Amino acid sequence: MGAMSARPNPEAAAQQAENTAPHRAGFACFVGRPNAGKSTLTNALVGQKVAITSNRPQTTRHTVRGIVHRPDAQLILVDTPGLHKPRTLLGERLNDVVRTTWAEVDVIGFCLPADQKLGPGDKYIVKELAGIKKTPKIAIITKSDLVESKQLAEQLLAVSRLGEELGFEWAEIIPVSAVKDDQVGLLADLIAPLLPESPPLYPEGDLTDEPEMVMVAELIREAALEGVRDELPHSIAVVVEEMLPREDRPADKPLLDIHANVYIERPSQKGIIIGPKGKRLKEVGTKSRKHIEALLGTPVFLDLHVKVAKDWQRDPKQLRKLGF
Ligand SMILES: Nc1nc2c(ncn2[C@@H]2O[C@H](COP(=O)(O)OP(=O)(O)OP(=O)(O)O)[C@@H](O)[C@H]2O)c(=O)[nH]1
Repeated sequence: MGAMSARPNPEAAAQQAENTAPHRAGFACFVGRPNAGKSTLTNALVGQKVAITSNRPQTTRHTVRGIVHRPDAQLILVDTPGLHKPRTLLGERLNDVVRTTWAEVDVIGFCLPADQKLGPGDKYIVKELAGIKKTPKIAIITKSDLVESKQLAEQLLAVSRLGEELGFEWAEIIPVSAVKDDQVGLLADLIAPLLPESPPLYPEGDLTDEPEMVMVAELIREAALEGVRDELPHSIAVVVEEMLPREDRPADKPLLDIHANVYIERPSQKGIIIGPKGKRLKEVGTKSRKHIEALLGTPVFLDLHVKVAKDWQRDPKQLRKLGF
């Protein structure tokens, strides 16, 4: 002790602490109402675009993981879809996925946007969280850049009270701005000690273990939904049938052939997706191809087909086929 406090060099002390502290590794997930900023926060923590973000709710349907590698800890982020009142079989399945994820992680981060009143949707989620007793829960006030400090303070108080009302205490309460990169590093600092002692679970360099085909499908789905969400909010599913390098290409000019089907529920929706003279579908193809090329780092030929999967949201067999 005496030797430590006499040490004049704080850097060396930090070094020593780093050497003696056990390495930790584990899983965390962010939950919260749609549009709360979960995907953006995941991306900010990981430092690269891995989850799909958009300015509209419920684009994250699949569980996408980002991995934060630090000297002292490895944090694996599981990005879940938003929990919502189920109206269809698909909705119920999604909620099951969410709850299963919650029960399996080491830390849960509840995301509440600073600029939105704490509402019934948030209470519904936190009530569910209160039932998961063993897992530490952090309240994260997102988008702190959008409000003045007074409003931020009120939000911090409101979420703290909600915990009290429901009979549990948040392990931490912290405001962040993923967009302004404010307190994002601190959030990782707070999560790390809550993880179990463990060597790294993934090799360094892995940013995500989401299968590429699922991520590609998500990128296409995101592009296909753009501008038509009000007409087709939950009626689009995308399945990548095949991803193959084109044969007979020179080594320095590779091309990846991707065949994907865009499923809609009713024949009448075909026109909305395809657009006049196929213009819209072409735009969807161009846009998603650019994102896919950025993701995979290789030129892509994208072949898109629109197919009708009648009432797939309500048919368990169709749901399984589409991977739910
Ligand atoms: N100003 C500001 N905007 C943010 C911040 N974080 C997210 N946003 C915006 O909020 C919107 C929703 O963010 P997402 O990360 O897609 O939210 P989400 O919770 O993952 O949404 P779902 O996938 O629908 O559940 C996007 O338009 C983001 O750009 C932030 O820190 N500041």
